[in-house]
Formats: sequence, C-alpha cells, structure tokens
Amino acid sequence: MTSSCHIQFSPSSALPSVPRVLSIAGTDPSGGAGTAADLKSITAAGGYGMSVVTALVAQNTHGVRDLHVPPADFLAAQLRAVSDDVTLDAIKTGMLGTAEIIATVAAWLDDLQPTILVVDPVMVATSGDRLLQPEAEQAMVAFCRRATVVTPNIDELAVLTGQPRAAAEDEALEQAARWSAETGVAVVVKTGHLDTLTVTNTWLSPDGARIAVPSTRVDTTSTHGTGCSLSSALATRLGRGDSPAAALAWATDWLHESITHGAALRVGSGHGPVDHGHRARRLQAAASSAPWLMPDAVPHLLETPAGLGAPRAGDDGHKVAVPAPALAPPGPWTAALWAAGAETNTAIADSDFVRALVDGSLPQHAFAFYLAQDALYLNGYARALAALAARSTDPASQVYWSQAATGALTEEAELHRGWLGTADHGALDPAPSPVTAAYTTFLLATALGEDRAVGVAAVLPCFWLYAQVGAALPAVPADHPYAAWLDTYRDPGFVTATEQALAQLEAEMAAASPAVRAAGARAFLTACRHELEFFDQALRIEPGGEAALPAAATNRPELAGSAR
Ligand SMILES: Nc1ncnc2c1ncn2[C@@H]1O[C@H](COP(=O)(O)OP(=O)(O)OP(=O)(O)O)[C@@H](O)[C@H]1O
Ligand SMILES: Cc1ncc(COP(=O)(O)O)c(N)n1
Repeated sequence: MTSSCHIQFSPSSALPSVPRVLSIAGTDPSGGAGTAADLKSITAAGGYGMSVVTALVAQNTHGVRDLHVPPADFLAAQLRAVSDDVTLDAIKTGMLGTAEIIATVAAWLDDLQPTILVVDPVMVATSGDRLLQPEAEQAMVAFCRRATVVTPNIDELAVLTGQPRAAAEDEALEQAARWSAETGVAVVVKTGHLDTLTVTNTWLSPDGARIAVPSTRVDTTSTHGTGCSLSSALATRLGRGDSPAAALAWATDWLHESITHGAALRVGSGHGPVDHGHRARRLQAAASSAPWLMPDAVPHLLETPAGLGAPRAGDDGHKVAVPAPALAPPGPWTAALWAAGAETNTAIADSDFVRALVDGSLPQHAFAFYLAQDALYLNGYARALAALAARSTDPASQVYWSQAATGALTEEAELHRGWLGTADHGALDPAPSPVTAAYTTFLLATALGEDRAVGVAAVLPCFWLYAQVGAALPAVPADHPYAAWLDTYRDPGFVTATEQALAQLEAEMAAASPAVRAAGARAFLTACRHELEFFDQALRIEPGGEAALPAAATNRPELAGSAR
C-alpha cells in the first residue's frame, strides 16, 4: 500500500456537536405542550434540553383547568441556577403568563445577553384558554423586541403589530415585514391558523429577506403544542449553528412528520399531541443491523411452490395479508414468491416515502437525493441485466435481457438529461449511498456469480414492486409538486417489460433444481428488502447531505415517460 492512498469518508458519519438549549415556559402534565414539548423537541432536534418553569398549568388535551404561578423570586432563582453553571447556546421562551414573569426574565436576559433568543409569544392555547394575562400583552409585545426571532401565530401577530387579525398569508407577511423592519427582529410567520391547503412558515429578516418553507396541511386534530415544538426545534438548530434557512427547513419538516403521526399515539381525546419521537424511532429502526432473512425463511431445498409457505407473521405478530398484485403472477412460482414477500411489499406501499411523494409533502432535498441515487442505481441495474443477457442461451431471453439493460441505461441518461440537469454527468455525480451501493453490488454479484435463475430472481423485484407502486398511485392535480414524476410510474412500456420479466422468472424457477430455487427465493426476498431500503433512504438524509436539485426538476410534464 502506498502513502498516496487517500480515503475520504463522508463527514455525515461524524457526530454533530450538541447545543445547550434552555426552555423558559409553563408546564403541561399531559406532555403535549409547554416545557414537556420543548424538551422533547430540543432532544429531537439534536440539542441538550434544559427547562425553567414559569407557571404550573393543570391542563390536558381538552384545555386548561387551573394555573399556579410560583413567586417571581423563585423563577429568578431557577434562571440563575442554570446560567451560573451552564453556557447556553440558545434560549427559547414560551408561556410567560404575567407582566411580573416577563419583567423577571427580561432582567435576567439583560445580564446574560444570549446569542440566540427565540420568543414564542404564547397568549392563548388551542383550546381557547388564556395563557397570558390580558394586562400583560403590552409587556409581551415589548419583550419580543429583544428576540433574535419571534414565532407568533396569526392571532399573536395581530397583537404584536397592533393590527387586525390577518385574513390571508400576504396580509400576515405585510404586518410582520413592517414590524420586523421597525424593530430589527426577525419574524417567522406561521399560517397554521389560516384556512389554507399549504401551511407555510416564512422567515422574514429586518432587511426584507424572506425564506418560505411550505408544507402540506395534515388533516388532524393532533396539533396541541405545535407552536411550542416549532420554536424549540428552531432554537436548537440555530444554536447548533444552522443558518435561518436550514434551521427553519429542518424544524418545519420534522414537525410535519411529528404531526402526521401524532394521532397514532392515542394520547387523550381532545386536541392530541404530536409525536416528537417519530423521526428518532424511524431512524433507529432504519439503523438496525438485524439480518433481513431468518435462517428458516426459505427451506434448503425448494421442491414445490408450497414449500415457501404462507406469509410469515409481521414484527408485531399479526399475519400479513398478501396485497393483490397489480401485475398477476404468470404461474405458481411467482405467485408463491409474491406471497412470501407480502410483508416487505406492504411496507413499501405504506412507507412514509411513498405517502409523502403522493401527498406532495416529500421535501425537495429528499426528492433530489432519490433522483440522484436512482440514476446511480439504474447504471448498476443495467450491468446486472446485461450479465443476465450474457448468461442466457436462448435467443428470446438474450434479446429480452439486452433490451432491458438498454432500457435501464436510457432511463439513466434521461434522468441526467432531464431531471438532474447534468447531461455531462461523470465527475460531478454524487457518490452512491450505502443503500444504493449495497443493492447494486448485490444485484451484480448475484447476476454474475450465482445460477442464472437466482440472478433473474434478484432483478425481478425492481420491476414488479415499481409497477405495483405505479398501479396504486391516485391521480394528482397538475400543480402537485411531483405530478410529472408520478406520471413516469404509469409508463405502459414498463408494464410490458415487467410481464416479460415475470414470465422469465416463472420459467427459470420451474426448470431449476430445488437448491437453486431456494437460492432464487432468498435472492428475491433479499431484493424486495433492498427495494424497501431504497425507497426509505431518501427520508434518512438531512437537508444539505444530498445532491442539489435544479429548480426545474419538479413539475416537468415534458419529461413524463422516463420510468425506471
Ligand atoms: N394541520 C397542520 N398541518 C401541517 N402543519 C401544521 C398543522 N398545524 C400546525 N402545523 C405546523 O405547526 C406550526 C405551528 O402551528 P400554528 O401556526 O398553529 O402555531 P401556534 O398557534 O403557535 O401553535 P399552538 O397550536 O401550539 O399554539 C405551523 O407553522 C406548521 O409548521
Ligand atoms: C404551558 C403551555 N404553553 C403553551 C401552550 C400552547 O399550546 P397549544 O396552543 O397547542 O395548546 C399550552 N397549551 N401550554
């Protein structure tokens, strides 16, 4: 080995530093809002959370029952106990409640002069209960002037600016822009309280610069504590050194996932909380190193299709129903393989990636990552298909696999030319992700090194599962951000190619020895799992850790037809 051998690993493998973030807020014993939401959000956003309590609130998902405000001296003692000992990278304030509390926190801030102060000017809870005394409103308005950024909802913005409640987003942006220019404080305008299909968080800087982060509205009642959660996550990402654009994008995207999965927590029967931990649990599951296939998943010798058995029980013990295949299996072997792969195939259909692609909430950076990895994948896939052509002896199969390889290369070129805008691809191509590399390496090794039938089984899920996703797609409006891409799934040529691949696999499995069939079944199930990973991987990437997507890459109807 020479000393000139340099290996550079992606910086994403290094652990980021952990910002120390203090929340100053009221409590919610049901865990959805206030200090509880703040601490969960700070942790989720990658910070170390600390909490100073301004008021004890007896509340749940239905509303506030009682309030207890400890003496202001005690609040001051809490604040000093923390700041005498801990360096604070960011501070977030929520419910301050009374003019006396506001004055106490303000005096402490005068001494501390924090770098980042996010003020969520909490006034009224979702339930309609007041969390700020009416006579303290003007003290809160003055307090906001010391913030780095304030995060009022539409009603709070009206109080802050002394204007009537904005009826539309433009009006809210105008109110905020004037106030920001006057005070020198940035504002995040949140349109959660407006009756719009898109919920947009817009960062307005005093110099007039605007950063808009749109997300699709989730139809749910689980929005208790969304304001607390957004401001805490924002403070944490700013405290970590993120730019306002990056911090707001992260917080909005994470909160969207938390809101989407809030109802499944089944906490309370009123306005439920969001699931702050959903992203962390999803990523933890994705990082599992448990083997994909259990040793008994496929018998050593597969004599008949029935040897593959009924679908196995899912992770939670329930029997997995076999989804109806959009493209019918042409014989008993492919039918048995379809049933054996039911759990994974259902997981793909139900995946957050497919859901977000369909409802349009998939973040742009995730879509860009997916496209770039898809191009890399297609190149590896084409090589595996070409290997099958080389290993085929009957003319029809030779022609079929050669054409399939050409098709994959054409689609790769189309992705570069159209969607990725990198016709001169080569030097600037992104590197394959671990998931893409594992999948393409597996395909190539199987197509080259195993019996041909096993290779055919390995390449089949890419055809079949993609066609399955395509068949299940609903029609979307023309202004859907991924409308043009979704059209590519419906390519009739791809359906024909999949039917031919299925016929090839059926014939190969029927003609193979029991040992080769077993290896084929294992390869098929492994490839199904690679497909799930491939879809899921785009939602495991942080904004900034992906290829840039040219602005023109979404909504390009002229490119419809370039299916994988
Ligand atoms: N139904 C929804 N769908 C998607 N995102 C939402 C929804 N409701 C709220 N959000 C997100 O939560 C953020 C805060 O929500 P909202 O505008 O209601 O502020 P808030 O009134 O301060 O919150 P809170 O309900 O905690 O008082 C929004 O900016 C948006 O990112
Ligand atoms: C202590 C405290 N702080 C803030 C809120 C606002 O949250 P929401 O408007 O979602 O009820 C709350 N309910 N309780």
